[in-house]
Amino acid sequence: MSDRAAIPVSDVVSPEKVSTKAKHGLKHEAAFFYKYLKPHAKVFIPAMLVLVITGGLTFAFPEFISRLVALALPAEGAELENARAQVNRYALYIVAALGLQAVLAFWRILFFSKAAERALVQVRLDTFSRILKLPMTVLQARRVGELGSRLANDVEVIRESLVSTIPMMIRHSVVLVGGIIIVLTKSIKLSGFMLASLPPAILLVALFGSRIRKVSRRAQDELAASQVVVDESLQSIVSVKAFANETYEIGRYTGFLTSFLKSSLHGAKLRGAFVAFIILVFMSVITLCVWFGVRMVQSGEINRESFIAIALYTAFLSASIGSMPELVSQLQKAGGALERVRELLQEKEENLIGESVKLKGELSMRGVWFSYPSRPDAHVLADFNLSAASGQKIALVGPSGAGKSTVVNLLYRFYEPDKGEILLDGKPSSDYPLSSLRKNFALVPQEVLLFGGSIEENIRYGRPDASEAEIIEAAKQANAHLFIEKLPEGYKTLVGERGTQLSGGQRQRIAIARAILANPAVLVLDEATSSLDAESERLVQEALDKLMENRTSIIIAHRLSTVRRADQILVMSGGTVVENGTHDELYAREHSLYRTLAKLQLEH
Ligand SMILES: Nc1ncnc2c1ncn2[C@@H]1O[C@H](COP(=O)(O)OP(=O)(O)OP(=O)(O)O)[C@@H](O)[C@H]1O
Repeated sequence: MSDRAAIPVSDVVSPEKVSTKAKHGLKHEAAFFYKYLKPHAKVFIPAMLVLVITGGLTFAFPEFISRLVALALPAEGAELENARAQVNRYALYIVAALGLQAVLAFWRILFFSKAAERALVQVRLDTFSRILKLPMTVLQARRVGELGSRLANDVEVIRESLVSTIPMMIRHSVVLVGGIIIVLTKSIKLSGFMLASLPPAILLVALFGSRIRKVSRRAQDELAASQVVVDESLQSIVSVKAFANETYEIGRYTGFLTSFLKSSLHGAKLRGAFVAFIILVFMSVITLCVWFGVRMVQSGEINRESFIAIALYTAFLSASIGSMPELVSQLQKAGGALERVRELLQEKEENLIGESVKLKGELSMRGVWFSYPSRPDAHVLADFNLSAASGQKIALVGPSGAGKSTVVNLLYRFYEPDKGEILLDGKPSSDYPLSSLRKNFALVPQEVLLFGGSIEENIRYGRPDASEAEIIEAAKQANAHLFIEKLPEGYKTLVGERGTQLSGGQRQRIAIARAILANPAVLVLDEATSSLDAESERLVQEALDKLMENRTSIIIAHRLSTVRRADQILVMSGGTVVENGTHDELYAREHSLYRTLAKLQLEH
């Protein structure tokens, strides 16, 4: 078992099998936004008000321009004088309205962003903490890249809709509703003619929209799947290169991208048809309205000023209508993203709350049967038994796939057994709160992956409230102090992906220091299969000996030296214990599997 074994990226089942589909629909989406925006009502409500006002102010333009333009028509004498004064007045009105609109637009954007960005930070936080708290079964069923994509892509799409699409939509809706009312007051006949052409078009918009929503969701899913290939190959870049499998990985990526492209282009075709339809229908409506209006002016049914106003309003209204489809399709895209995020947020998380307990480290597993949820008919453990008194060293040995790591997975309660009992200090392990149970365990994995950060932070991971002196003490006991001190920046040296690269033995000693700091009742040690050089091996072994003192240790053992010193050796095969005893006892048995395994090791 390694660090990675906690969240394997391969070997998965389809997410549909475990996902609790979030109910979708406007009501649920509104409830989601309400929940996250409510704490920011103080900025969000003013932002909405300002938005409606700026929407309304848009009308100042067609209103005053139409009056201004009408003043260009021939006039004489006092009428001309009056017209001159009015020209200045209307021009000033327009400038004032535009000025006000500019100021308000600034505040609107600021307020909206404040509310939306803050709400979205909360959504990101909730999503991330939900992902971390998901039970292992769910985490395994979903690929890591897919979960990451929810956080990266889906939340971003929601953000975009909240800070830009929704405000634009509200603004255009205000323009539409207000514009229609004003136009109706100017001439029922002319505007009625125009409005009669709108509702059928709107119906088609809705029909088109729901189809686009489906296709865009499929494209997003395929993009997330392709991201998994990128994540997996980068995580295992050494293997990819070592096997010269670059072309193979590129091929896999190409496969996913091709299907993404197909869906995406299918979506683009639909969107294109959608936009083409909008252009054709609405442009024709405008032309028809102008034609109809001019004829009305010619027959004296309305005056020129009203006609100019209606024409300008019509231009504004059609601009709003024209931008609606794009906004609707963006919103639908956001709807898909929102659905996926909500689906994740509804997933049941592990209950980590509970009082902390300090265990003595007595372990017992009785008649345990287990199969992984992804392969329910393959028994990985079959009538497995283990019994360790507090402070004992138990070595698990056996061929690969025998079920050694699975035993550890069950002790940690990453999974629940199908049958049988697991007792800790004589009580069923399910009686303990998960987090306090796990705090009583510390894991030194085979392949230690350090977190990006300093060495000090990496050791502190064992116990976040440890003091600097305690960290140094733990490092000393883990035989790590000397090499850390020699590094140019000592404990502050950055490690992990972007930091200094440490050797396998050094990383192991850091993991040991981490475990020493955690001071657990039970130590789980997955010995490295790759051998270290003699000096490094000695340092690691010494550190481990100190760590194992006075605590129960479960060791997935590969080295004979460790096995020899174990109080009990459980030889596993096919998910059960086939031999049990000390080294001497088992080695003495002529045909024991242990003897064969031990001999094999000695020969190397
Ligand atoms: N998450 C999983 N889902 C389904 N099957 C799994 C999972 N993890 C392990 N298995 C299967 O369970 C069996 C036991 O695996 P386990 O990792 O416990 O063996 P192991 O003895 O630790 O092997 P190794 O020494 O190679 O690490 C194997 O057949 C493996 O394929």
